[in-house]
Amino acid sequence: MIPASLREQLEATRGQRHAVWAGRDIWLANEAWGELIVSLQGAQVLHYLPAPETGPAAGARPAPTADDGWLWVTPTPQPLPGAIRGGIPLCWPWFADERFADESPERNGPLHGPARKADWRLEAVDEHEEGVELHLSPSERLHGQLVPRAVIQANARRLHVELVTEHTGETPVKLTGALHTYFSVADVHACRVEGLAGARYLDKLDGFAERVQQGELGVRGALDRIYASNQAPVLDDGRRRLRIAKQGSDSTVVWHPDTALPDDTPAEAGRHFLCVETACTRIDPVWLVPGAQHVLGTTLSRDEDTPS
Ligand SMILES: O=P(O)(O)OC[C@H]1O[C@@H](O)[C@H](O)[C@@H](O)[C@@H]1O
Repeated sequence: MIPASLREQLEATRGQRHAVWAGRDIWLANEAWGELIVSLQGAQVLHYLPAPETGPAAGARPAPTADDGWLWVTPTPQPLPGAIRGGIPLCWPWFADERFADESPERNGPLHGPARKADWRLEAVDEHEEGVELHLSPSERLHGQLVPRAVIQANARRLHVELVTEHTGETPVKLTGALHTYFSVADVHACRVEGLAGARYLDKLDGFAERVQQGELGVRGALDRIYASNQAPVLDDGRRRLRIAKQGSDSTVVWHPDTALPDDTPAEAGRHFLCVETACTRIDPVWLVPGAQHVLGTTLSRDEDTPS
């Protein structure tokens, strides 16, 4: 679900174009394979909606409506230089407040790191009949030793986002981060996240107490958990099942604040998202050595696309 003002920009797009929304430069595609919007602030995917499926299997499911995008964006984003809440923010080079996890002078910035607020450059758009591939890099250096870049691929079957980190410095660096995906859901209290049963997790709402997930996760109230899991979870909101495949990630974060919503999120809109994040956190930090690279990736697809 995206704000009406963003939907209007999309309706005015045939093919691809640049525009401005909420003070940010955005890039839009409205193509035969589907729709994609990326904000150049943070290299943040704001919207993805694949073209409706055709063929016999498609008939069994309701046709998507204009509101059926897979990602959610708040209708009232905070002004610049704040980050947009929604889509897939890139948390880099640390997740949450892990800037306190060591004493490096590089770790004195904002929650979830500076990347999501920074300006990124769209360096290449590789367009082909079946979809598109975008390459983005930050306009300014964000870390003394680490250099990130983002690759976004979209087609009629999946959205793939990759955050690549290259170590160009001299000493090992601890890296955490997240693809902080805000999924659009019919009602957060009717969501199930499958694939975490039996996984160990840290409960941030209870002082990071360690627990084990009993059965599949049904979302009923506030939750903020870091699961130790490298499995692809499936998010089922009752109308759609999305598979969240991951690369280079042994943590899955599930977050929703229930009624304690942030200031930039109206109550009605706040019922319609759930964050399921592909992450590297305090339980699986990456120690990058000089010359090495790390890829944090996620691939979103309809669960039916994937053989069981
Ligand atoms: O409001 P922000 O900075 O985008 O963070 C949102 C949430 O992000 C989640 O990833 C964290 O686990 C939460 O603790 C945090 O509140």
